[in-house]
Amino acid sequence: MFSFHYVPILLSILKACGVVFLLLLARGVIWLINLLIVAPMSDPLKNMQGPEGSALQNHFREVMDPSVSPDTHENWCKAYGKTFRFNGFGKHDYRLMSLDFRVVSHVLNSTIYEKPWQTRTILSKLLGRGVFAMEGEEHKVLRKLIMPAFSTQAVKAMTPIFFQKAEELRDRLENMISHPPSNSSASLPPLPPPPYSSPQSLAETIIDIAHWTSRATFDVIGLAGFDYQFHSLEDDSEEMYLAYRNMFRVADKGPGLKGLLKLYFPIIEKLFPDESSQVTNESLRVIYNVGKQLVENKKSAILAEKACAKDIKDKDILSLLIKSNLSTDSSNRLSDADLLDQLSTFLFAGSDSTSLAISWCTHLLSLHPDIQTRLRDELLSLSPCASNASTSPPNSAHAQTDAIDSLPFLDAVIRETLRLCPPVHGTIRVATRDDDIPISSPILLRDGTVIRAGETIPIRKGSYIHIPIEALNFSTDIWGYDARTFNPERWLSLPLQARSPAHPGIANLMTFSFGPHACPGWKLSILEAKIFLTTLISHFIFEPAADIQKYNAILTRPYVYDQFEYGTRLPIKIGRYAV
Ligand code: HEM
Repeated sequence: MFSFHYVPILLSILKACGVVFLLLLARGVIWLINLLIVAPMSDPLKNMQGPEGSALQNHFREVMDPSVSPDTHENWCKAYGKTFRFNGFGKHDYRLMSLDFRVVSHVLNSTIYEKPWQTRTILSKLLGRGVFAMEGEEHKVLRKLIMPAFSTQAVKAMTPIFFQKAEELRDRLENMISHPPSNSSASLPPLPPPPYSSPQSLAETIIDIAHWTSRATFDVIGLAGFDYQFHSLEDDSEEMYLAYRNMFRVADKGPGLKGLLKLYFPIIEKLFPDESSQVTNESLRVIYNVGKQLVENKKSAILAEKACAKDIKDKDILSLLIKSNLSTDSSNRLSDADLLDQLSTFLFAGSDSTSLAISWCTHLLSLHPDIQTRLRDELLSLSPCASNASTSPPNSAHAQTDAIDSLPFLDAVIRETLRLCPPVHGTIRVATRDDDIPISSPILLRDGTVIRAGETIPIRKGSYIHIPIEALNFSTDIWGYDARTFNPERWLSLPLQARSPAHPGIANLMTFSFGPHACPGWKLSILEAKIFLTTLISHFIFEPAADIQKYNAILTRPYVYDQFEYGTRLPIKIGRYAV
């Protein structure tokens, strides 16, 4: 029964709620005013030159979409100099971008700059809290732990696996040429014609090369990194591979507005789970279950070795991680959960980007038949067993690896591909405190002040800095007037500005970044790509089958022009090479 005695209590509660609401509202308004008006007014980046935009206009597409980003970067550099600002989520969100190596080196090498929490959260959701998502001391400890798995010697020891999987891929493609897949593309629209087609086509079978290299490199990292056979090249339904592909099919569509809101308010995901979170969760369940099994098996094997008082000799990534998992030194010990997160990270990092490098390379070679022929001539000058090294005795396989590794034109073709089609389009850092960044290329500020070479620009804590990997690879100052052209020849007499110390990038490229977060897998990728291309180019001819475009989601992947909804694909014509 309602009693009127409660009315004053209810009124007081309502009043208190009203006050709390008003206080929260006032706080929200003050926060917004600070974010949109006060903070930008005192941001040192305000005085830098850069493109204009309306209050809520961002420049993300101009900066990150590979169909427009090369022009954007070139035009902005011409208009504002090598270091400028652009709009993040609106006019209030000034971000710094630079093509000045002094700036880039300062940012990538200094501990003041970290990967933003947003990037780390997105990566952690897909891959767990692996080395990608770590900063500070824990990152340093883990890097030290894994680096022996990427030494020149360790990578060379992996080459029998590269040969084995390259030959399996070759046989699979051979099989498809002999028995072309009948109606695998029946549900797909016709392919838009490529910009170039051969007058006398020698290759007739159309296959999605990106699909097959992706399976092959997944198998490679399974064996080389974890001593585990996924068999995804032979088994179309391999569950771990499919789980990865499904997860990235969803992630490649980009976060969208809901994804961004979920990032800032994770509760939304719990209250309104959508298809993307269901696919991701299901994929993660499979990856973790298989990963757990893999770790348990390896751990038992290592414990058995230890019981026989043997030292753990294996230098594959998983053995090194398990060694640390079993360590008695608590500062070096990885928990079981951490170990699984690392495993997931390396499966992704180790397979997808290398697969893209190989796929982009076949694509570029298909568009440049003269370069393809020159490369094939160089490869065929090797002894015939170079492309059958997996069945050769170990010493001769190592000799073949050395022979392949020292082929100048092959090296040039791969580096040129990595320069023109960097799988990672750009990276981003946030300043964790106020700083002054030295520059080497002068800048004119909006108020007319000139900052000269050797002087610094101030940057405020919390500012974002975009490192445009692709733009640095396309810079005409470094690579000359034909920087956007596929010209492997340039690597045979590298311009001075592209050589160390003028160019600080690993392998004279920005593709693998540099500094404490640089890619540890670069040697592995380059050698793996060389062995795959040796095997493929000496057996097949590649011709273009469709108009292929780049799309940058987490990595820069190939898509058929205007057919983005059908997912990443690189259909290519393939035929047997007849001597
Ligand atoms: C063509 C092949 C590859 C490319 C282009 C590439 C590119 C990159 C880039 C640009 C970064 C730095 C990202 C950033 O700072 O935001 C990176 C980091 C990383 N890469 Fe690679 N990568 C390749 C292959 C590999 C391979 C084969 C592995 C391992 C087997 C690997 C493992 C990693 C890891 C673990 C990191 C994080 C390092 C850290 O944060 O300390 N990558 N990679």
